[in-house]
Amino acid sequence: MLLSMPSHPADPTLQARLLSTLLANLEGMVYRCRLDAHWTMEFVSEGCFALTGYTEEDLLFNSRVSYDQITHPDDRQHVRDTILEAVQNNRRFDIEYRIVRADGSIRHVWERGTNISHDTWDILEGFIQDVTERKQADEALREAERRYRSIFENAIEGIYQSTPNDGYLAVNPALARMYGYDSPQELISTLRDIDNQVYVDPQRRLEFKRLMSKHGVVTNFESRVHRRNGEVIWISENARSVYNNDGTLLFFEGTVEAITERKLHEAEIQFQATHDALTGLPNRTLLYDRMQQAVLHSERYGKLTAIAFLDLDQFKFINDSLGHQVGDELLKITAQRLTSCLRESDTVARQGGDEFVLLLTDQPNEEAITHTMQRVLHEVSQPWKANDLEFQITCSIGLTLCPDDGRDAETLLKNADSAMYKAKELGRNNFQYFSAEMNSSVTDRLELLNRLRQAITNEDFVLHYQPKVSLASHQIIGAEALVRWNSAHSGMVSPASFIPLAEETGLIIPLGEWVLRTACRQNRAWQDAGYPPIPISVNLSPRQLARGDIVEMVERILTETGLEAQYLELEITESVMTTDVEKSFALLTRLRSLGVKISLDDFGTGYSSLSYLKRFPVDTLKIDQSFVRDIATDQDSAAIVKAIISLGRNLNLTVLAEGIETEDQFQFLLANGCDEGQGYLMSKPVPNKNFVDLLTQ
Ligand SMILES: Nc1nc2c(ncn2[C@@H]2O[C@H](COP(=O)(O)O[C@H]3[C@@H](O)[C@H](n4cnc5c(=O)[nH]c(N)nc54)O[C@@H]3COP(=O)(O)O)[C@@H](O)[C@H]2O)c(=O)[nH]1
Repeated sequence: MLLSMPSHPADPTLQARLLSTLLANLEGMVYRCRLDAHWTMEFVSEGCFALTGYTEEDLLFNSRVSYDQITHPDDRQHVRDTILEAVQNNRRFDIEYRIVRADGSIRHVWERGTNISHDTWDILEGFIQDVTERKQADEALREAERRYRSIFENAIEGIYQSTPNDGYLAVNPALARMYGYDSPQELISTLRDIDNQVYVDPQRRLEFKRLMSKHGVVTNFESRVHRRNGEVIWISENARSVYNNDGTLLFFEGTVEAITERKLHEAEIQFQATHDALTGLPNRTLLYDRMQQAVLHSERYGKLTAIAFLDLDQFKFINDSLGHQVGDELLKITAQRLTSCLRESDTVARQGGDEFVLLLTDQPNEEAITHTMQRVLHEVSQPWKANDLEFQITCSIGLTLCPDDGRDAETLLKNADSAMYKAKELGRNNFQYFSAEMNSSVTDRLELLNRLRQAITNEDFVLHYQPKVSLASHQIIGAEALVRWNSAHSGMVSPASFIPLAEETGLIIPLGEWVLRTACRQNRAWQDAGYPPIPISVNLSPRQLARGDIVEMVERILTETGLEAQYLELEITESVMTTDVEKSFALLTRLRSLGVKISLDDFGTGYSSLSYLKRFPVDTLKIDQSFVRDIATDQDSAAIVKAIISLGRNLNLTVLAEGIETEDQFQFLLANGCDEGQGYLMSKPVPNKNFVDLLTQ
């Protein structure tokens, strides 16, 4: 700038003016002082006042104050030592220290000077500048650095700088700990290949780098990484790319949060949302999902998928009579058995209650499915133990095939459900493939259920009575009450077509009570009319027995109708006895103590243990009609009938054969010592008015 001035720079006037301008405008003070105890000032520039708060006159020759006094007392010695040392070594000095201004405020100054030889004194010349702002800025910067370092060192989250190829540039202790290293240095020196050493799935690292190069940033990027000891943990990263001025990538920097616990928790919640709590099997939600995938797979690759809808036979009875704990145990065992029958790639799901669904994918043909279903039936029907007792349960299965029977989960399940009902109708413990006609039978069933409900409300039922006779004397010694539905829609409906439905739906409870009351009332009416007193038999369904209040109900009805207990016989099926022996024993004992008789119906078809039978409070064994039907033609049936008669004798029980239709059967039974009989040969079940005719004969 000086060179561009128009006047010659050597001009002394110009030089003096320039110097004066310079001195006046300098931010700081130019000085000349003696090297004495006061730093006696011989010259100070105009900046003196701005720097110290003292005027030039105040300071020159220590007239009001010396520069030594202005120097902060704590820094005086240091200033002196530094300057003297520089002077001795003939060097320039350069020093920072504090001064106390006229107003008492403390400022940081920077001084640079040099020793000028003089005849009388050593003279110093130099420049002093207020650097308080810069010092404060430096201090603030240092403080910020300290703070950031502390955050970096003490953060709970991992913090890192890394490059796409060279590993980590810097990591904090938290990241080292997270990854299982003793120190950041150890981590940095060990993990030189992040792609392969850190990420469990290398694709995830590629995705990280792809996002970084596309967006320059990733947020909540979740991955699984290896710890030093091989353990795998989940992390979530937030990171950004850092570039230099010409846009070259310098490094990535980011934070890492360990989220394994959260992931496990999420997985747990996800599991609970998609699995059944009792059995641990996939629930309906997951099943639908898998079914949808299976349908797509079937359609795309032309593969056969089978859906099996499985319902446990008589589960409700077991649950009601043995208690929910045993019921739950049975469901768990069933879940395990079903799983053991299928491949890993198949699905066993619990649909709810005692219903399970099996999803079999990639089936080669129907034969393979049939084979699997046979195994399922076999496995489910294996005996199991609860409360030290052995039980057995079977199941009914409906099957649909995709794509033949449906191309969506709902249709396939609905059709499998229809097929399952068909399996139930066909006597349970079997499986049925869906056919189009089955849907109409489901609709029929629903319609029947509605009408049955209505009939129970309206009491649209009548009882027919079938005589029981003494085989030796041909005398009527009792009667069995059998219900008929007098339907306006279909005429007289056989119980075979509505009792199973009533049992399944619980309608048997009100219906059974009506039958018991009507039968007792009728028997009392016969006695009141002067007919010889006989016991009347009433069938009790397992569902009624499981209710728990059956004894009270029988007692109440006997009181209501005025029938003496000895004229009521309750027929229970053999299966009741085998389900929960102790409970059945207690129940029958209480019923027996009322004075009513107990008869074991359909005897020979169940699995009664003979030792139980001996203890049981039973009066009569009713030989099932399936054996009686074949006694003349089938040696096995004849042998069974003989064995039952002999068993009854030995246990002091009355033996009655049901379903006697021919004279041959009658004679066989008589000859083999059977006490009583019942069957079309003597009479079909008949309405009351016909039955009294039989009584008078
Ligand atoms: N829980 C209740 N169950 C009941 C009640 N009423 C009937 N039932 C049960 O329904 C099933 C069918 O009964 P039904 O059509 O009345 O058949 C009974 C007889 O008619 C029939 N029987 C009698 N003798 C012969 C014969 O010589 N041949 C032949 N083919 N059938 C004959 O047997 C049925 C009686 O069976 P059972 O009860 O085992 O003695 C049936 O299971 C009834 O139990 C009811 O009120 N409650």
